[in-house]
Amino acid sequence: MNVIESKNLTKSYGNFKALRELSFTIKENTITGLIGRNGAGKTTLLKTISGFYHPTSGDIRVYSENPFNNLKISSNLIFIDDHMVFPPGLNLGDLLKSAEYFYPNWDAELAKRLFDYFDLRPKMSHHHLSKGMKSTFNMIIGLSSRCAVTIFDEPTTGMDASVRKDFYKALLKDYIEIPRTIIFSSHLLNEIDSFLEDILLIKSGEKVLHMPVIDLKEYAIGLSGKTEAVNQITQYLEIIHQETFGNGSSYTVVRNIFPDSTRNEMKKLGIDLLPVPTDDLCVYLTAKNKGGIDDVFNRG
Ligand SMILES: Nc1ncnc2c1ncn2[C@@H]1O[C@H](COP(=O)(O)OP(=O)(O)OP(=O)(O)O)[C@@H](O)[C@H]1O
Repeated sequence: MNVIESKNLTKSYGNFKALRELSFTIKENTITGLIGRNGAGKTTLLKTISGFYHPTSGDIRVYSENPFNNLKISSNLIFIDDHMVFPPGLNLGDLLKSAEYFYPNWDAELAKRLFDYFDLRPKMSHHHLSKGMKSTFNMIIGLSSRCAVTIFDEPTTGMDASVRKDFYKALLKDYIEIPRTIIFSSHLLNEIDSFLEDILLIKSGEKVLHMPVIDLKEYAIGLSGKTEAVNQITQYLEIIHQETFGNGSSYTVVRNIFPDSTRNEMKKLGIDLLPVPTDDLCVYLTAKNKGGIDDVFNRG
């Protein structure tokens, strides 16, 4: 069953299109990573799904309903980011209690256990928490709400590496116990791809690809060898990324769709075939040019 359906979704701020004709569907009980560079439109998309923004054109549906200002959707959907604002008069203990009234599936015991584990105290004020502690508290709210649709927009801001690791483990354990539809936006794909099922990659508000992580791992291949030999092979292939080195060798990333005969020819030419890590691939696929930052310094 599809929980989120986006059809030609466009969102403009004045004349600027932050989302452009985005079409995709997200199945129930999956963890999707929303990946894109700064300004790609991730927050805009997540806030449109969450019903904070009205699309400029196109359509967004959550459980077949328009999420904009929709109370039924908002009690089953939680949006967590690092800008969450809470009433200043309430301490953390009060905030957990009030969350219990708002979210029908709230798990108070899980909240308490996570609260204790991360050394948060009920009397603390949200205003006085450090950046990382705020993100940790927000994460506890996000997990304990057990909302059918749980959206984390860059949730790890300020968390140190050990807290991030604990968060990823907690998320996965809780998801296995109570499966739900989770969207997780992050710049740290190398940290999170182990628990993601699907990746939605966007660039300048447009969809680049949407596929299972397992398929993304096979999507491209890196060819490393003498530049002449690599160029001979890649002249008819779709090049995703290319780097040349001073010693006459180069590294070229191409789509992993060629016959065995080409693969054999590569071996004969001394070209090494290397897997391309998913985070590198996403960087290449969203780069302005095929050489990345190197092209800025290449004045030749
Ligand atoms: N309220 C707004 N008014 C005008 N432009 C906006 C507004 N919000 C976002 N934008 C612009 O829309 C584009 C997409 O922004 P958005 O915050 O959705 O990107 P993002 O992928 O979440 O970026 P980041 O990874 O840096 O958080 C950016 O160019 C941004 O400047």
